[in-house]
Amino acid sequence: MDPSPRTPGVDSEVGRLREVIVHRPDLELRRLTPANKDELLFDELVWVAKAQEEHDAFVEVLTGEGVRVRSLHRLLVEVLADGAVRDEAVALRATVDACGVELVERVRRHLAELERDELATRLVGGVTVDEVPGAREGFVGGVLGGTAFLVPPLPNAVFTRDPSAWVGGGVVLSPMQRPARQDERALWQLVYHHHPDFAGLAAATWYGGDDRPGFPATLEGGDVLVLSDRLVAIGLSERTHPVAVENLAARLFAADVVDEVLAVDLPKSRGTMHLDTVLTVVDTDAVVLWPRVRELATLYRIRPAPDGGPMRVHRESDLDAALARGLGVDAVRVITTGEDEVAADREQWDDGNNTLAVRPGTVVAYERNVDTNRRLTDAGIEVLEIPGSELPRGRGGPRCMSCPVVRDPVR
Ligand SMILES: NC(=[NH2+])NCCC[C@H](N)C(=O)O
Repeated sequence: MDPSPRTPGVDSEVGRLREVIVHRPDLELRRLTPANKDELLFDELVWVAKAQEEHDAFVEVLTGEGVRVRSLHRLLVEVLADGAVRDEAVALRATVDACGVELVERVRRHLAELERDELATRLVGGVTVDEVPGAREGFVGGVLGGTAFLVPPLPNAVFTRDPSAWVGGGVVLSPMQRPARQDERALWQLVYHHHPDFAGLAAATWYGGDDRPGFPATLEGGDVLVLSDRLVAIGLSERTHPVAVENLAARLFAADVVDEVLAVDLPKSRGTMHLDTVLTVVDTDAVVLWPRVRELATLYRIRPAPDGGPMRVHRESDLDAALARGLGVDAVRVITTGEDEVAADREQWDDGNNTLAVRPGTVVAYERNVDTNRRLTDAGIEVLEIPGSELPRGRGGPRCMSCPVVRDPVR
């Protein structure tokens, strides 16, 4: 028996990281083509073997720090040992809407016959017409052609932060805004509902625990920053809607998880698609920030009403002050991206702000963001650099590629 049973939970961005879930990119990235990459949310095609090497280097850094790194693929393989879970998994990825009435059963049978490891690969990597024997002969397969997807791939699965974000002892499962990512949540649900390591989590699923698509109240984990055990910041981005923030805040207040939600209204653009593309916490009192956020963002402080009436909402203008309050410090140290406006914009685009803290004052960052990393180092932050030539082509850095499940408390 494990002598020290772990308690899943995340109540800061920087407490010593004990356990994290990642996904090593695989078949799903081999599906990208010039024709489909935009819809699949990649800016370029990816050299997959290189991306895997880079991801392996990321995992090695985390393991070297003593973090238990778990793979989404392995967790899926484990839950697929149960025949009923296999059926559920197959049915949720091979749907009548994606395959058509004539093919759906054939696609399901094809998946059901695969061994578990291959099935897990296909659940994320998808299935084409030509991969299902005989599928080309029917109407749908004939019209769409051999390379069309009967099960769409999920190339953004590498960004494990977005479908699943922990707040306190529970989780936010994201009804995601982009069609290309909407099936990711269901795979996480399979793991969280059926894996013994996550038993009891259903009661602490703060958002997205059902299978409603959520529109327009979508919310993505990259927008959720746990500043302290009593305050969570949430981006209002191109992906996260104010209704979602209000509904999540109500749930977090009702369950007494936090006392405040700080909503950060961001420009709605790809470059700032989530709050963690412009801001991450690097120490108990320090953040790395794309400086333009200070002028561009509008802040809303949301708190429960003392008498259980409507929530209290106040606008505020000073981001640094709000962050200091969030982190529970008198003043926040702000390290900005890049040396000047151009460098800041370039390195923000390449995820210079998207760091992952493994403990207070030590972060994982892409080596390409030379200026930002130097500024972090000058400020006394230890930067563990990882290669990032291929991985950033989907616009995501170390924080996006990680779903922390256990962090030590910071104080
Ligand atoms: N937490 C993040 N910033 N995630 C970045 C996700 C990038 C991904 N290609 C998308 O568009 O959804």
